Amino acid sequence: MLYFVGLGLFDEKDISIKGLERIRDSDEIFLESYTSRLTGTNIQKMELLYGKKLTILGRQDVENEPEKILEAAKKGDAVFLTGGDPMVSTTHSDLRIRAMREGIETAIIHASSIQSAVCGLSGLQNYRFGKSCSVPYPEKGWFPTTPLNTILKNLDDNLHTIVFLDIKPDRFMTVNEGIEIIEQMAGMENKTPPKLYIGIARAGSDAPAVIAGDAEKLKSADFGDPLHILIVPGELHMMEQEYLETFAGL
Ligand SMILES: C[S@@+](CC[C@H](N)C(=O)[O-])C[C@H]1O[C@@H](n2cnc3c(N)ncnc32)[C@H](O)[C@@H]1O
Repeated sequence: MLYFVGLGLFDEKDISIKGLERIRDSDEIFLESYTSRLTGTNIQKMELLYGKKLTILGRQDVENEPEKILEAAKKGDAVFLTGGDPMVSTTHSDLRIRAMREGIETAIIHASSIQSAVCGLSGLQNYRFGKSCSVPYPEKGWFPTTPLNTILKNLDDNLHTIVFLDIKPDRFMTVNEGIEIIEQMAGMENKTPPKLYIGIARAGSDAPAVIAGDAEKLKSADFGDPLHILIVPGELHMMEQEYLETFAGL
């Protein structure tokens, strides 16, 4: 059997009791390390609390060579751990379909997700979000502007946009860098960049940072340690405005 278990948002204690019990009762535990990260902990602390050794997997291991996971799930019970909820803004539905096709039973144990945490932290209504997008670090000869177009389309439709920020093995994109890159995209496309942003850092921790304002204010704000995420809001409802004024310095 293959269990997809969500780890929640910040440290080793964000997992559900169901998820923890599943780990303790299973034979092999894999930790996917590239779609999100628990920045409030480390592998040693996780292994200590969970009572199991973790096998760390990169994108290549999961997307191109998933045989190791599937074999473990054929022989016994395997757990596949993911930051946040295992099926939100990941490509893991692909692995679940593959398991199903190979006759492996699967189940999902959900956990808190950044997708819903941003609503509580920013006060933006969950039903007012449009399509989300991800901003990658530009590389030589590769500077996609699709994220900007997603944001502008949502603004046209008066919807909010969640902007996921890139995670690399050795660095995490900051809110400041994300806005800088979005402005460069706008320059390249000769379009007007968004006027208002909300930056959030360390959702799920005891001290998350939540700051709303224009690009200049947010580019010079200190959001502190990762992970960071950005929201471009549509026109604010009265209650959303009041919430941001109360909790995010708007
Ligand atoms: C691709 S999404 C994966 C979402 C995850 N499966 C979930 O349900 O939370 C990962 C991105 O969300 C943002 N993120 C995830 N957890 C976060 C946290 N605790 N605080 C701030 N941003 C976070 C970061 O921008 C990160 O690059």
